This record gives sequence, C-alpha cells and structure tokens, in this order.
Amino acid sequence: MIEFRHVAKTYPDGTTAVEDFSLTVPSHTATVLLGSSGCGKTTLLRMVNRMVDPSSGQVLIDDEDLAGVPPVALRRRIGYVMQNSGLLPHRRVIDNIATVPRLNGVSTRQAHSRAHELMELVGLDAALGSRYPGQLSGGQQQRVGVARGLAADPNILLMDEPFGAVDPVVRMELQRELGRIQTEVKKTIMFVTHDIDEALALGDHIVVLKSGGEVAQRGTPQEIVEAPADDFVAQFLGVDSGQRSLQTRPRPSGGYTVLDGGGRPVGVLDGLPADTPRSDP
Ligand SMILES: Nc1ncnc2c1ncn2[C@@H]1O[C@H](COP(=O)(O)OP(=O)(O)OP(=O)(O)O)[C@@H](O)[C@H]1O
Repeated sequence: MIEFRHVAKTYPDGTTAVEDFSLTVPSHTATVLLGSSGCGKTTLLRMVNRMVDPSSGQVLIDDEDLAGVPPVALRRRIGYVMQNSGLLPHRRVIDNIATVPRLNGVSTRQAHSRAHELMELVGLDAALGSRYPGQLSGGQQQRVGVARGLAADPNILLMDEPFGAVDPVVRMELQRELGRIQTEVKKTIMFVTHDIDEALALGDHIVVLKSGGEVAQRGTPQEIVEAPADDFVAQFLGVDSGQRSLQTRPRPSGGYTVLDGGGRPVGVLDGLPADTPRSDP
C-alpha cells in the first residue's frame, strides 16, 4: 500500500507543483492519476521512488515513511517506466532489461534468463534481445521499458505516460497487453496519463487531478463515468461534448448496433432494457 499524507511540493525556483495531496493506493491494484499537463502528476509519481522529495507531508509504503529510506535502495525495488522508455542506447535490449537485477547482484546468466521470460510476457520476440534500442520500433521500445520495469520483480510499478509516444493503434495494443500482464502479475501500479480512455481502460481506481495536484474526483472508472463530480470532470470525460455518448440502431439480423458520438459502430447488443431511448433510422 502506498500512502500520500498531505504532501506538497514547491520546487527551488518557487513553482508550487502540488499544494496538499492525500491518497491511499491499495496493493495489487492499478491506480491512475489523470489530469492535464502541469497538474503535478509526474511530481507525485516521483515521490514514490524519491526522485522528488515532498516539501512537506509524508509518503509511506506499507506504513514506512520514505523519508528514512535511502533513494538508491528504494529505486532498485520499485519499477519505473517512462514515456520515452528511457532505455540505455548503447546496451543491447537483453542487457537493458537485466540492468536492475544485475545491480542487485543477480548473475548475468540468471538475469538474462529472467529477461527472456519477461520479453515473452510483454510479447517481444526473443531474437530482439541482441538488438540495440535504436533498432526497435517505438512500440517495441515501450515493451522493453515495461519488461525492464518488471525485471527486479518489484511489488510497485510506476508508469509515467509510458505509451504516450506511440501511435494510437500501438498504444491500444500496449494497453491491452498491460491489462493482460496485470491480471497475471497483480502489481501495485501507479500510472500517470492525460488520456481519459487510457485511464478507463487500465485503472481499477482513477484520481482526476486539477492544477496543483488538487483532487477533482476519485473513484472506479464506472463511478466516474456514471457520476462526474463536477463540470471539470464532465468536460474531461467529454460527456458534454457528446464524445462519450452512444446510440443504438436495430440490426436486420436481430439485436442492436451500438454507435459512438460520431456515428461509428463500436459494438453490438443482443437486446436493450425496456426504457432505453433509441435512435432508430
Ligand atoms: N524541476 C522542476 N523545477 C521547477 N518546476 C518544476 C519542476 N518539475 C516540474 N515543475 C513544475 O511543476 C508543475 C507540475 O509539473 P509535473 O511535471 O508534475 O506535471 P504533470 O502533470 O506531470 O505534467 P506533464 O503531463 O506535462 O508531464 C509544472 O508547473 C511544472 O512546470
């Protein structure tokens, strides 16, 4: 369990990134911090591995105040996946994945064998292990980043817009893959994104942030879509603009086609509750 207790952060240049933030992240679940650029998401995430220390307040892991935990030791037991994968360009893929286990004293042979297991888990062909990061596609590099984050078998995985730099199709593929991995490994994940669809797809819990790390709403994806707390959240969801509205049309072969706000088909339904409004042609 990760706990933020009234944390604040003012950077040395006087910028206040977070004013007063409290949150409990339950173990073995994925919590998404969702908000627009500059609202303090990265600052909060980096407090967990002490890349940023709060100016006031506390961050605890399983009731231990991180202020007393040496940062280097902490980082070796917490996985961290960054937006641009953060791979070391001059090291082969296999060695990138094996970096932290090697630093933790695991033998090269064992670290490589673990790296191969992880490559399989994230859907990478074993043959790519001997390439350098620059010889991979963006999506493949992100997969390597995820494998590297998992390599030391950390209980906690921090993910900062890990799929931000890839195209939407690969992004969805990576989201699906991460969802699949999470059902298998059940880490405590903190995931930062400004993409509402990504948050809905991956979060067991979502925390919607306004600037200064102010919490606009927290809840399950269903709670947030069903009852946005205020106009800010509703706007973020695209509820008002119709982006998230769905319509149904009867299908000649029975049942209904579901269309999104732009009229594109997104699925089919066998039947509808009796009182559902329809948009029959
Ligand atoms: N090292 C720093 N020194 C000064 N100000 C900083 C520093 N890092 C971040 N900030 C400022 O703190 C605020 C929050 O930044 P942060 O990176 O946490 O936001 P974010 O929500 O992750 O944004 P993005 O999605 O753009 O990465 C911003 O105003 C940013 O400019």
